[in-house]
Amino acid sequence: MQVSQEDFEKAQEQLKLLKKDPGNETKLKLYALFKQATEGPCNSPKPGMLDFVKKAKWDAWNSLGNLSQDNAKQQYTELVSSLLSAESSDRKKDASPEESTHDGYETIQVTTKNNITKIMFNRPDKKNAINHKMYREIIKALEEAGKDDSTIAVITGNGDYYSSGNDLNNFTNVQPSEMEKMAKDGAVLLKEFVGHFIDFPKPLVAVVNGPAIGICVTVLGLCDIVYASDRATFHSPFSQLGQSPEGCSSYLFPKIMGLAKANEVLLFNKKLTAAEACAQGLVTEVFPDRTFQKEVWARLEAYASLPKNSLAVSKQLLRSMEKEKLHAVNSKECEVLKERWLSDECINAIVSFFQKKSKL
Ligand SMILES: CCCCC/C=C/CC(=O)SCCNC(=O)CCNC(=O)[C@H](O)C(C)(C)COP(=O)(O)OP(=O)(O)OC[C@H]1O[C@@H](n2cnc3c(N)ncnc32)[C@H](O)[C@@H]1OP(=O)(O)O
Repeated sequence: MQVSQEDFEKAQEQLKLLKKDPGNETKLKLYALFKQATEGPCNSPKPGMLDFVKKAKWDAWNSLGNLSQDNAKQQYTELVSSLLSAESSDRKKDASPEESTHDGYETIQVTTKNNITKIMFNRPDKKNAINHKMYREIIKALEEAGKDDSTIAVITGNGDYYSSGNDLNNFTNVQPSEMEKMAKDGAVLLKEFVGHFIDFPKPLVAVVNGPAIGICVTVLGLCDIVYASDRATFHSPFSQLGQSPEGCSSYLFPKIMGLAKANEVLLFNKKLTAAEACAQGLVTEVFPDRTFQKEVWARLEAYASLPKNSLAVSKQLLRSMEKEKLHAVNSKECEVLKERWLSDECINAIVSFFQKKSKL
């Protein structure tokens, strides 16, 4: 399709809008096409060897030979249009924020992009079991995410599991004389960990990508939204492990699910499917695994573009009604657990896990 004189003139005006220098080669090409379009083939005498600029321009024009003026106009117009669209897509790329990775973590990966700080459990070969280092890193990441510029924070898992809960190695290699100290230190760490979920100052979303066990199920009650893949399951096998509920679940699960349903989950180890957990109010929405990541992240990016301060004050208002109670529940649960960890029931359950007798 031939370009009109009007299009050709418009292209000359548009060329002036280019922000970036397109480079000498392109400038020579534009010059040559413009001369060919407006004057026809190059008939002027060749400049001297030492007149570099004039000679380069002459060479470029002359190289077009007998290209018709209409074709030259067309190529000129197309070249200008391609330069403008390349510049505009570069500008869009620059405008879309890059993901920034937070340094200093080993067991989790923390990144920020599009106003969302993502805290990802990152021990996929251990089903994202939470060891002592990981508890501390999650605490640090929550502290940082609470203060950074992000609008919301997200917790998720890398690999096929969301998390298999407490790393049972946390209870191994302890000399009998050190057992009490291990239990006391464990209770202090757990209380601090859960406390950071209670106090988190902005919306906290759990993106449950696969099965979830133990502590990472119970703290879901402290998250503001829980999105789950239909592959996810929710299991808190406390009595099976000789332990007792934590993460404020002894208070929040009955509130969320009703006592009858919470009892099955917390006393009798009932494993919930994602659909059941959603029906019982623990999960906000379930997505097909095939489209889970795409659908959830699109949704979260839209949420994260809402006014940040409004979201934070609203979250804090909702939480403030229960905060004191939640901290009291957390303290009580940790006290009870401290005793449980010293019980034969608990020790035997852990020993049998490592003897591969009691895979859940
Ligand atoms: C500070 C202390 C605070 C304490 C707070 C208390 C919290 C309570 C809880 O969280 S209770 C829940 C504890 N979790 C469990 O009991 C789960 C135990 N794990 C399993 O039952 C299974 O591993 C499984 C069902 C998660 C997965 O089974 P699968 O057969 O698919 O895979 P493997 O068993 O071969 O697992 C792969 C490797 O990962 C190791 N691993 C998985 N989970 C844990 C875990 N929770 N603790 C320690 N190690 C775990 C497993 O041992 C394999 O390791 P290997 O490859 O080295 O053999």
